[in-house]
Amino acid sequence: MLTIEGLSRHFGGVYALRDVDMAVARGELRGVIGPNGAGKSTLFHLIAGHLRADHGGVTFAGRRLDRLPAHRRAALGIAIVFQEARVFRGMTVRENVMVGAHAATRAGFWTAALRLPAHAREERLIRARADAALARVGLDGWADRPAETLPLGRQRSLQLARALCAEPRLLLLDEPASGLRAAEREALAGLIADLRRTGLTIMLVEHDVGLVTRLADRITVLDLGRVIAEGTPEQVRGDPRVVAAYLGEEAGS
Ligand SMILES: Nc1ncnc2c1ncn2[C@@H]1O[C@H](COP(=O)(O)OP(=O)(O)OP(=O)(O)O)[C@@H](O)[C@H]1O
Repeated sequence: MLTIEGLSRHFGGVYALRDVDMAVARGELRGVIGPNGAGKSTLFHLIAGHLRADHGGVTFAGRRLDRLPAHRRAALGIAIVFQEARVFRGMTVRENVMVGAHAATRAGFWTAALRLPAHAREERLIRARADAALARVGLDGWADRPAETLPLGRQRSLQLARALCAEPRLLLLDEPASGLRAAEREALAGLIADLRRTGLTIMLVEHDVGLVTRLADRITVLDLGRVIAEGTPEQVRGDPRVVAAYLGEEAGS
């Protein structure tokens, strides 16, 4: 489904990502872990097209993405839920989700924002898709509430619904559990597991290694921009290089 070859990106003198190879199978849930600054977010931004690579490339569903801007990659089925993503205040839960679909449609965000007449039919379609996405994350009873009144755990579900509304084939989740309380984390983990069971390919960056270990089929470990280990959660957990990388982080912080 996704093949990454020799992917590199530097900022100034620092390699955020260096010579990364990775292959993610269709329907797989791939965990990506590593200490702070390991390059996890950079990897996601390179896949989604928000950053350009210095070297190497990304192939998605048989297609080279390297020259495609982010919106073309979104149209091909790549959705990203950003770290620290926010809900739009002053909009309902449903409207928040509809923005996700507008971003991926031909008419686009501005046509939607300006409410042009050509947009009316598409609007109904998108509303139906938004409601389906809300149902998928268990927010169907919340559609008409102001988004900012949702508890944080439900706001994360809303961000997931927004991504799902574009009907992606690959979902990139950048630290979806950060800042959540234990019960909210559990609910989110259940939701991600449900999405995986529907056949969606998911990549999950998360500092909560326990959560990744429970959810992922395979885990890739990054450190200082390089892949230092990859395998099943059991294989990765026992890998001395992984233990050393995390011990290094603890000693340094
Ligand atoms: N836009 C940027 N400009 C300069 N340096 C950057 C930029 N983005 C990332 N970096 C650097 O690249 C390296 C990798 O950063 P990245 O955010 O990808 O790591 P990360 O694994 O996601 O970290 P964290 O777990 O702390 O979010 C870090 O050294 C970071 O400071």
